[in-house]
Amino acid sequence: MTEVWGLTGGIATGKSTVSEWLRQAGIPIIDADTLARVVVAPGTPGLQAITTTFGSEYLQADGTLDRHRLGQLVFHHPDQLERLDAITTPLIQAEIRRHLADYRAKRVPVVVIDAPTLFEVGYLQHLVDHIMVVATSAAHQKARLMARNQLSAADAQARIDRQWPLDQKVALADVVIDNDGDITQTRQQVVKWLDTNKFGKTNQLK
Ligand SMILES: CC(C)(COP(=O)(O)OP(=O)(O)OC[C@H]1O[C@@H](n2cnc3c(N)ncnc32)[C@H](O)[C@@H]1O)[C@@H](O)C(=O)NCCC(=O)NCCS
Ligand SMILES: Nc1ncnc2c1ncn2[C@@H]1O[C@H](COP(=O)(O)OP(=O)(O)OP(=O)(O)O)[C@@H](O)[C@H]1O
Repeated sequence: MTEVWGLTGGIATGKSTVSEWLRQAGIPIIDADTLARVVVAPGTPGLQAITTTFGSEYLQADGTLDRHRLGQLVFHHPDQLERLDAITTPLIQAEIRRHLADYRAKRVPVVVIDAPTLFEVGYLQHLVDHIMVVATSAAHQKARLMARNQLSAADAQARIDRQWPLDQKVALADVVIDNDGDITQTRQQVVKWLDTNKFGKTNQLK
């Protein structure tokens, strides 16, 4: 039987940082942000639907999605984000289910689904057995998001506001990784979790 963990948190709270360690320890990761890009690649029904709904001005000259421009629209306009989610959520869900079925067929013992909107989309809570939330203080979340994505304070806050408050996610978690301190402290918590559950080879972590 495959044990399925959901890995979530808020935007820029450190999910990718944690999932990279889990990957190094040998756990297969299904990454929803990556799949969200796959389903809108050139030539896909996903990109066709986005162009029909939002207009061809959201395409770049090379035919790929202008993610920056679409992000500026949807993260500042909840109604537009709903329209985008209506297109992408079912496509991402189908991909996640397909990958999960593959891992189950191969009898992989543990799989992690890394999904920023695990709680918001609803269906994912029913696909996973346990949930790990990576959390930070609001101040660190905003500062890290601004630095990583080169965003203004207003743009960063708009993105944060499109997700559930982090404390609600923490309240529903089976395991919380506190990523408010330095990266070494976070890594120690992840190693402890891997060792306690006998999930992976912690000597392979960088
Ligand atoms: C709006 C888009 C084009 C902006 O692209 P961009 O490259 O700037 O951001 P990226 O995709 O790397 O997402 C960055 C972060 O934004 C947050 N985020 C993305 N989509 C959403 C959403 N629908 N609702 C809330 N937060 C979101 C997540 O924390 C994510 O990690 C893109 O985020 C998108 O297509 N979103 C819809 C697909 C989706 O729901 N993705 C989340 C996977 S569950
Ligand atoms: N403990 C830490 N101390 C300082 N910086 C950190 C720490 N953890 C993560 N970061 C940095 O914060 C930023 C956000 O981390 P990361 O990309 O892992 O978040 P995420 O939750 O995957 O984000 P998203 O929701 O956008 O996918 C990155 O630039 C990362 O290098």
